[in-house]
Amino acid sequence: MKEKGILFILSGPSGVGKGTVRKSLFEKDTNLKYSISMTTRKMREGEKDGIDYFFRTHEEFEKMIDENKLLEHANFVGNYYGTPREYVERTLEDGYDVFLEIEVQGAMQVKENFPAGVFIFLIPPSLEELKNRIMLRGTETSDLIRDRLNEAKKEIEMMDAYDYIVVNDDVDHAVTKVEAIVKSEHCKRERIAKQFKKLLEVD
Ligand SMILES: Nc1ncnc2c1ncn2[C@@H]1O[C@H](COP(=O)(O)OP(=O)(O)OP(=O)(O)O)[C@@H](O)[C@H]1O
Ligand SMILES: Nc1nc2c(ncn2[C@@H]2O[C@H](COP(=O)(O)O)[C@@H](O)[C@H]2O)c(=O)[nH]1
Repeated sequence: MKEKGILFILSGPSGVGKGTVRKSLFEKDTNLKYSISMTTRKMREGEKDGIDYFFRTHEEFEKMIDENKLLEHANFVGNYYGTPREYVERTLEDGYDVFLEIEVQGAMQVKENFPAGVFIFLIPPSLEELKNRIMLRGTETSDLIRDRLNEAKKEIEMMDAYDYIVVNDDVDHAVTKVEAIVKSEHCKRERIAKQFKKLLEVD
């Protein structure tokens, strides 16, 4: 029987560096598969449909919700974001690990359906540094930055619901820690699988 892949979920407040850490992690040979999310927010300069996100209209997104085609979805500061279900389920079944980069409401929905997922929360060294990062990124208006920072405080309160908390003080340090989590979870699952096979042999 083929072993299923592991679902990794990376969350954290907007601007903490999830995308930066994930992209750097994917440059290493981790064998992880990234699940591209769907969103109704406007495309930022330099973003591409089908690479950064699947950019959709509100109507298209709501149709996906109605048809149960999303594993989770959330309204984050005025826009929908969601994970297409089919890609994640098929890829895990094929034995590959899948990596989601999503906000907290969505992560909590995933936790209900995939309790065996590995939930990682990325935190900034301080709220001041988080504000600096969002501002320096320069992709949001000051109103949206304020809304995202307000959301950040609520999100950080949820960090105890995660399996691992990683501080993104320095990108390389954070990537090394997330990579170590991925490797360690693999060793854990392999050990459990071996013990399970042994048990079956005895019976
Ligand atoms: N360790 C770090 N030190 C300094 N700057 C960082 C660090 N990590 C990321 N950044 C910068 O912070 C900004 C936000 O990073 P990024 O876009 O990756 O965050 P995010 O958590 O994915 O945001 P969002 O949730 O809004 O998509 C970027 O300009 C990025 O270059
Ligand atoms: N619940 C979900 N949240 C998602 C998904 N894809 C991205 N996100 C998160 O939304 C915010 C805002 O993203 P931005 O690209 O507009 O800055 C951020 O926290 C993302 O991680 C998803 O599929 N589901």
